[in-house]
Amino acid sequence: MFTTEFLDVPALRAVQGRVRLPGSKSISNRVLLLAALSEGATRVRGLLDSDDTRVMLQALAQMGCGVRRADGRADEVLIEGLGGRAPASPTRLFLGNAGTAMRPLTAALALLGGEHELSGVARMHERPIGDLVAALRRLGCRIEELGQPGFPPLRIAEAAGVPPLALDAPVRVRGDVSSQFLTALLLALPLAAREREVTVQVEGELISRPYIHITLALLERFGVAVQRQGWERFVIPEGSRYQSPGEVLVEADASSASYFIAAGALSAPEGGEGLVIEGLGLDAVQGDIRFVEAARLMGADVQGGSGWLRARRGAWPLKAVDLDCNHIPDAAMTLAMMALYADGPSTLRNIASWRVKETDRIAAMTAELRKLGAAVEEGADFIRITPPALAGGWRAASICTYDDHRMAMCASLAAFNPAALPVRVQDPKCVAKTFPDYFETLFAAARPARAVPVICIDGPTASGKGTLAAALAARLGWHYLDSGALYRATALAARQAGVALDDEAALARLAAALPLRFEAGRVWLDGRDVSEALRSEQTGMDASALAPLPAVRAALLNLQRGMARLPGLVADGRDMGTVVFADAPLKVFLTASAETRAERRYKQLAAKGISANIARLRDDLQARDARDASRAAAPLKAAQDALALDNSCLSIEQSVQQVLDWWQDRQPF
Ligand SMILES: Nc1ncnc2c1ncn2[C@@H]1O[C@H](COP(=O)(O)OP(=O)(O)O)[C@@H](O)[C@H]1O
Ligand SMILES: Nc1ccn([C@@H]2O[C@H](COP(=O)(O)OP(=O)(O)O)[C@@H](O)[C@H]2O)c(=O)n1
Repeated sequence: MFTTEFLDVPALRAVQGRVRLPGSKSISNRVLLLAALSEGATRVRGLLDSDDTRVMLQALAQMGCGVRRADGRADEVLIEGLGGRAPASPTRLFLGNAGTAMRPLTAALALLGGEHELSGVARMHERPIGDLVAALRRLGCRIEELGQPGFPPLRIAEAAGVPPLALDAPVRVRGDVSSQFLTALLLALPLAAREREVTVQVEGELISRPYIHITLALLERFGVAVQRQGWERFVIPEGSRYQSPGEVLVEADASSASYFIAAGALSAPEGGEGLVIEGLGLDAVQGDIRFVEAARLMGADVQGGSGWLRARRGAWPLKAVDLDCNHIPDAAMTLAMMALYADGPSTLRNIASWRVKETDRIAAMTAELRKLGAAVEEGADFIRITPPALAGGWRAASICTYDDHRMAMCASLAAFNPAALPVRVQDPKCVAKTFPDYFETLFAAARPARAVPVICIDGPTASGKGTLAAALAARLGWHYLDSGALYRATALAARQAGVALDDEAALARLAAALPLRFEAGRVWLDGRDVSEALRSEQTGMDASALAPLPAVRAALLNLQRGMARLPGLVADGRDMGTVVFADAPLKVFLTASAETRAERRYKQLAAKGISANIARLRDDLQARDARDASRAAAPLKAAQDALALDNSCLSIEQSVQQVLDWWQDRQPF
């Protein structure tokens, strides 16, 4: 996951290959709660591992359910259900921004009894729950609103057990604000239907019906067959009891799939085969699978079977649409992004529920699409988007994401713009809600429209290149190449294999097939952790001795260039800017006085408990500088277009900030 302040998504041209998506959020949290209310243990596979499921699991554990993660697997958990037992009480449950946890847990705990406090993040306390609270109160449950009336936080105050419930008349609930109220009641009321039939009556036009469809399908998996009469009445038969089905496989998330279907449709046709999405097919139970129909209306070419979909470009430009999106409220946001590539204005209607989601999504989408160059009109329950006029109408934008995972994922689709402009996504970690590795998944399948951006940091030994480059990579969310490590690893491999440091052909063969792996800040050579051995002074001298050999340098060239992957690379060494990434958009030549560098190296060694002589260190590094600078092949020197940075009197943070400022100066936003 990208935890950086912002993520610059370079302009993208195409997506290809295969992607596997995380489990559906709606199914994951429903299944977890059902498993918790059931008799017996349930193994849940394909579970979404995200903020929303984590708060649900935490709450279930606090309630006294058995919650056990499968060893080393974030997508599998074993739940031991309460099966008629009372929950632990009192509890204080923190539910983040997860509506799919807050609503059903409120209803379930009100019917299970006990004392419980349910709260969330500030935004959760602005998301309505009054209609559900009213329905539960009419039943006889004791619930208090601790903040604003109609909103969490809530307190369920039933220390003496559940009061008698008024079940003779149908349980009434509004269906026109959020279908999650009805889902919450449908999940909870079977707890009260052991000895009598329970009827739920919906008031107002029920929105987001597909989510109710999921709820009913899952209730059936757990042994409760609700009779549906139209979309107004739902009857839970007498004698209903939750029974674990033993194992449940969660479908991949259909709303998450929408971004990849859209990316396939926006993709330059060169890929041919398009993008294959695994774990979800045209037969999915999730309502958002109907996004496929909407995408096809806009011209996308989407094929599929059971458990797979394939998306690629069909009509181009896409066709403008005027659509009622009530049946796909979440995935409809993706249509708003596709509308930027259409042949005229598109209108998405019946989307009032956008206003009460993670943020006011109509307002947010309007503001952000305007930044990209679109003309946007918003109404209480619609949005109309007129795309930017031709490529020249697009603007490079820094997109705000409002702590809304869907705003962040949508923003990335602007990167397919015909002007090949990058897109800045603020606070990319908000995707954690449903798809923590969204950007990684996108980048693995995407082809950039232009060369992947590279920042080069070259300079003499101990000038702080590695420190600076690694810090820059962390701040930008980019990959990091320590090119010196490749020369050092070749030297180490040569010593181990008994190859002389002047045997150019043998060294080149070694370098071309280095069994090297970088992982979590450690370096592995042929399965052995060589991180320490690599950094020794001896290895540095050996590396400097074999580095002048042209065949060795040539053998390492492709390996280094292959490290330039989306979303960007920071590379440090001697010839990053002059040879390896000669077209890089930012090159820095980092220096510090020989005294400063010797002192830094001395401290570095002392920290590792290695004693050294500072004067010797200075002589050694000057000798190494001289050899690196005087060799014929790719000598140590500043590229013509490099910016010089002498950090003798700068702190690490000051150096990092200077280079970030230089990088920002080159950005269009
Ligand atoms: N700007 C700086 N100010 C002070 N110390 C620094 C600075 N940059 C790096 N250092 C320290 O100098 C030492 C050598 O840095 P390193 O990144 O290993 O250099 P290089 O990769 O150029 O050989 C490290 O201990 C590092 O913490
Ligand atoms: N791009 C590079 C990187 C390192 N090297 C060689 O590899 C040696 C070790 O590089 P390094 O970057 O790990 O060295 P330090 O600057 O950390 O001491 C250098 O002295 C160079 O001779 C190179 O020739 N080209």
